[in-house]
Amino acid sequence: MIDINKYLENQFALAKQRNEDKSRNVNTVTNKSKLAADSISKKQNKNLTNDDTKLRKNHFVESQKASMSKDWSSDEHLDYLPSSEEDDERVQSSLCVRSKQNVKKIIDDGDTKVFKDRIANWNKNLKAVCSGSSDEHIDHYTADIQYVLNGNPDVEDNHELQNGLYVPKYIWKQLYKYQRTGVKWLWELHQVQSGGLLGDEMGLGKTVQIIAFMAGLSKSNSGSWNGLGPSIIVAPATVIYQWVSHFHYWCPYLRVSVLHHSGSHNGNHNKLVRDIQAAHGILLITYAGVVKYIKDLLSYNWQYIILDEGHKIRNPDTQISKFVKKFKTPHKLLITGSPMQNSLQELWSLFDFMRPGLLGTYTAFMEHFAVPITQGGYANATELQEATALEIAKALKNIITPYMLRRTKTEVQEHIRLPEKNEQVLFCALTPEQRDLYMGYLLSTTVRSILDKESRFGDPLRARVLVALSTLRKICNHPDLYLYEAQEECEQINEEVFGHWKRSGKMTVVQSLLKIWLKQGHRTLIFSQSRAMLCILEQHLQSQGFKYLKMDGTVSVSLRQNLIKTFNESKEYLVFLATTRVGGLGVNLTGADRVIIYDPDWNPATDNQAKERAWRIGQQRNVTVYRLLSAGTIEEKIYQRQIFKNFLSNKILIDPNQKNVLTTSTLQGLFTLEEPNCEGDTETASLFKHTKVNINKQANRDSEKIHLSGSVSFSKKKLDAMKRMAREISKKISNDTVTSKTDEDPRQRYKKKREQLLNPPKVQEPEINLVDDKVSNIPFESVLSELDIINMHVKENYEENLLKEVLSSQNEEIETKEDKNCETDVNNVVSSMSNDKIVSLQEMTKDTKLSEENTHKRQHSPSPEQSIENLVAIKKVKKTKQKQEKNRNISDDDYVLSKLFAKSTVKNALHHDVVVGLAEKEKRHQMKEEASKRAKKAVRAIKFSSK
Ligand SMILES: Nc1ncnc2c1ncn2[C@@H]1O[C@H](COP(=O)(O)OP(=O)(O)OP(=O)(O)O)[C@@H](O)[C@H]1O
Repeated sequence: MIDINKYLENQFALAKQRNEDKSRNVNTVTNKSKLAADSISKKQNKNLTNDDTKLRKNHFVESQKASMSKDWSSDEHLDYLPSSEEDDERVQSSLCVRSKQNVKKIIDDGDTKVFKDRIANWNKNLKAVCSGSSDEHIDHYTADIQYVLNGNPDVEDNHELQNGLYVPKYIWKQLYKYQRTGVKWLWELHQVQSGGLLGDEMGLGKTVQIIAFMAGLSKSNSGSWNGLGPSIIVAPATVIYQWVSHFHYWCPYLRVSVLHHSGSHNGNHNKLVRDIQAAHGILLITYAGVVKYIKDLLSYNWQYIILDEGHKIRNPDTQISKFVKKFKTPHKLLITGSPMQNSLQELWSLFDFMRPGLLGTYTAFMEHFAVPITQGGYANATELQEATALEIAKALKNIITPYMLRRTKTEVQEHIRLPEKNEQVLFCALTPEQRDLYMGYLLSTTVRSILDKESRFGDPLRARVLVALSTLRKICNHPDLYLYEAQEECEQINEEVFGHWKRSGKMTVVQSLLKIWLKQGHRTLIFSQSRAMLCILEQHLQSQGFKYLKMDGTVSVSLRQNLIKTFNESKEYLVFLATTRVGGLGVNLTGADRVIIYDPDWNPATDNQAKERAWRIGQQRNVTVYRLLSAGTIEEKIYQRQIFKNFLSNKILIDPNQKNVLTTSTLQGLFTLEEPNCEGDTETASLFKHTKVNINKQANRDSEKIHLSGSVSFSKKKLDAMKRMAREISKKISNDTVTSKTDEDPRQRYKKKREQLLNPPKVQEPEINLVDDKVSNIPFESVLSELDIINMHVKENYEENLLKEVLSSQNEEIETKEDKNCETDVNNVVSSMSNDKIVSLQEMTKDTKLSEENTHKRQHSPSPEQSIENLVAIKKVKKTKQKQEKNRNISDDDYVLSKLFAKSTVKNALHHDVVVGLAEKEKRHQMKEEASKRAKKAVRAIKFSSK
């Protein structure tokens, strides 16, 4: 065991030295942050009643009434998300500088003349190609015209499915095999008069399957509508015109009109609805539109009602959920790539729309399904709870399976052949200013009033928590988002300093990434939750001369589709900036092959949706996704919460056997700033250590050393108490290690140990009470550093013990194999490299180490540009250019990461897919596929041999 006394003394000496250095230049910032915190606290306390009223008005509080499992982390409430409604075309924020974006509109068939002209034009073009005229005159290409041009004369032919669905051959032939299965499934549901949920993963062509099916119906003449009847498709505003252009391409003869103020109809919505009814056409409408026109819509009969991104009705208590359930037709389809996002009640709400009664009443479902399954998912669940959850999850999966079709990209990879995707979570260091502001706010009266049980403010705690969390998130994004709020209205913004990238840890990372990617020829999507943050990023892109396009709630709905088209087609644009809610849903942005998710959403599906914009059918290049998190902050907690929610949805939708991963988190835990442990790992990185990206360890270690030296000095009394505690904990852990060598199930041992080590017995923890004035007088940093040192010792043994026990002494062979697979998966970044690449990496490590030393010598004038440009490793990376695309991508990504680690802007990186357990699943799936292929081959071989 390490000599603890010696260790602590070293730490204290280092801490003291750094504190002295720091105190010279930090005081001004600290005062500033204190002032800001005070000012914001005052404002927030004053506005709290108003905020609360606002919060009560919106559906977050509405949902609270009915939601047993809905928690404070619902994604629908934060005022930090100004663009959460994609229909919202608000006035630009005063912070925004908008560059001109010249884009054209897509025209729908709302205006009868426009529709007739389009049809006439299409007929003319089709005739021209069918008669073999030159294609010079073709001004609009549709799927049928393309089909003829590809040498197929049978454009009028149909593919007949059993019981009379006639899908035009030119569509059928272009569908992937799994898409044909999808069309057949839709037809089966149609025949039994049932609704269904098409839940294929994002980007697998759900839209195309629906259009193919509707085209089929329109060619058939069965049923009460004699083929296709008038139908409604409800979609988020951003994708409304994507539907129009898809319909016009695949099924040009159908009349497709948009009921929205951006549509081409002449303003009389009743006439538009009547026209669509008469033409047996498609009415496209937004969710907000349904609420607005519900009375008129319900006064007609519709054959189909289809909800695109149907998870919008996941909260059964919202007005929109109630309204869409009023349509009388049995043909209700729901399309979504994220069927379950936060909790099981959402699944109930979706089924209540398209298959009412299947999952019983809401109360019965919550009691008998949702609660036991959720309980079994927590790390502190008993064995019985776990087993019960498993059985109930299996039963639920069986009930919903016939009405839900979901294929993942892995499952259909052999058909679509998507390029590789590498997805990582980067833990970015806060800048000193952000750190100060963060801590200042943690000590503010707003946070105190939350943590103080006897606060005079009393209820509503939820509103208070939301406001505080949203403020912390602003600080993580950029100090100015927070400081701006603290300013008095008359104060002028200093535009030169405002939003400067060097003042935000995550923006520093973005700056480095963009510079490198520009050189490597990549194009990037950047998503942020907040429009204000998007403006800061926009200002930054302008100042750096990057060409970009931007899409948020302020961009007119009718322009969005062409904005997307422009980005996909014009390589001159390096960056596409979008709010996660507006640009992250349903659209195709395959022009980019790099994605940055700047800030995490409480809801994992929102972030997943966003990243899938680039990695989908049509993507030709390998895709890299970086999710940025500010290390140790609320953003890490949000990410952990995402993982739990992912786990929950996978348990139902994919694999009921999925293991549980997280403990529940406390309120106090949200309002802390975690320091990295002795290995430089943030909380999440140490929880999911096996998923760490293993690159440039040396550079990483160096940055840890620097970071650890940031601890501070303690009083003699505290020091003694800490030594005592550390000794006791170490003793306890070694005792546990001895006693654990029994016949007990290793998984149980793992669980117990994890619990014990992550949550050491309460009595041994120093009491950290943010509300207690006495404690608050100690610099906040000191308080956290004490905890940190204890954690360091705890986690050191923790990792060792876990690795020893779980990886080497596992009796169950399968488990061991799975763990190994997982390890291999994670480490393949390094191990799959060819020899010269390893050399190149080693050199990179050397170089980055050197560069880091230089940087520290230069101290206050670090020049990231220089440290990147002077590296030999760039040449090495270029050398590997002729190698396979896959290897090049890995090499590119490694190179990028090594730069970020070298500059200490990134503390850790995790493989996201491995964290959520998907990579492991993918591997198993591939193994299964391979095994069944071999089995088939074996059977064929036997048959052949007997002939
Ligand atoms: N069979 C096909 N042939 C050619 N292109 C296709 C085919 N199927 C899908 N695509 C293209 O793939 C892209 C993704 O399709 P689509 O938008 O329908 O996916 P989605 O599953 O609805 O995605 P999301 O869930 O993100 O909305 C589109 O550009 C679409 O044109």
